[in-house]
Amino acid sequence: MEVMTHSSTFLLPSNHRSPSVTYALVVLNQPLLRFTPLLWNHGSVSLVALSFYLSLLACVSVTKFFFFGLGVCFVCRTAQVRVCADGGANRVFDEMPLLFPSDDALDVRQRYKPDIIKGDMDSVRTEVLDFYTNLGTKVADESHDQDTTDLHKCIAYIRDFTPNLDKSNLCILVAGALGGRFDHEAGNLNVLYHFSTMRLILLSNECLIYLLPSTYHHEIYIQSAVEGPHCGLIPIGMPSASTTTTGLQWDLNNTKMRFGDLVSTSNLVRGEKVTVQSSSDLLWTISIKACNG
Ligand SMILES: Nc1ncnc2c1ncn2[C@@H]1O[C@H](COP(=O)(O)OP(=O)(O)OP(=O)(O)O)[C@@H](O)[C@H]1O
Ligand SMILES: Cc1ncc(C[n+]2csc(CCO)c2C)c(N)n1
Repeated sequence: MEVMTHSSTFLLPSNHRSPSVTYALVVLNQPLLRFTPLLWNHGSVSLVALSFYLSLLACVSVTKFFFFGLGVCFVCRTAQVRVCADGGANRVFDEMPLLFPSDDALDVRQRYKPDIIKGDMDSVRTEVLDFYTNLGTKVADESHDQDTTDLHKCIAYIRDFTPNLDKSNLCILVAGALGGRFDHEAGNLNVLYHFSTMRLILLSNECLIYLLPSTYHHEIYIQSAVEGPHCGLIPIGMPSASTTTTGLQWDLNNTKMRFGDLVSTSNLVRGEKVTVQSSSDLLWTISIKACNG
């Protein structure tokens, strides 16, 4: 069976991130995560650093370096997308300046401009829509669809309408998916299952969650500077007849899990690598350390 590897390098400073992964960010209508700027800027800083490094190697002039740097930034910006789900745009507008108290609020808002605001538009304020549309943000009003959530609409948009985005190794980070209303949380988890062939990661300030499809063996490389040790493996949707793990304090060995019987919560990662294989899809969750941001 094929191996799928996982690593939360998006929580690390830019120079430690994996260059092979393309990230997209969806901001939901929840208090902004303390590390939202880190997620938002994913890729651009490291590529600028790369351009600097390459420029040094090539001994090019300062002017050439400047244009090369711009070129790399441009490539990187088109390779990424930041989407606000409806009222998520209010959060970026209202709360991003609070994360930069010494900066001018207008300046911060211009720096952190969503590419698109999408949803049924019953939460985003008109002044916020006007502000961002004037800066060039696209708006997609899908108020006719009252059967799928705004998060669902945003993921479908990233999948179907971002031709410039490299989808070969795309990972979609969903900020603010947990810790709020339970119906919303359940809807957000359901999106993981609906788009189960895509890599989606639900994030709160305290933890992250993603799906481990049963069709792969999973290798999870723990970034212990920023995540763990608390973790869980949860069989939502259907029981798992057999799960086997390595690298956990309470490993499973061909173990059955189901709600009403055993589910693996309050487990601990022991080292740098966890492996999981299971007969059913499982949710993997791990705590995020308080030092990020
Ligand atoms: N309290 C919450 N907990 C978790 N996710 C949330 C919460 N509130 C909003 N979200 C997420 O943010 C998205 C956009 O939120 P928004 O409030 O704009 O949606 P909505 O469709 O107007 O919600 P509703 O009408 O059910 O209150 C939702 O689709 C959901 O994924
Ligand atoms: C069985 C069923 N339950 C709830 C809704 C309501 N609903 C689900 S997603 C959504 C959009 C939220 O932005 C709304 C209103 C429905 N349509 N069908």
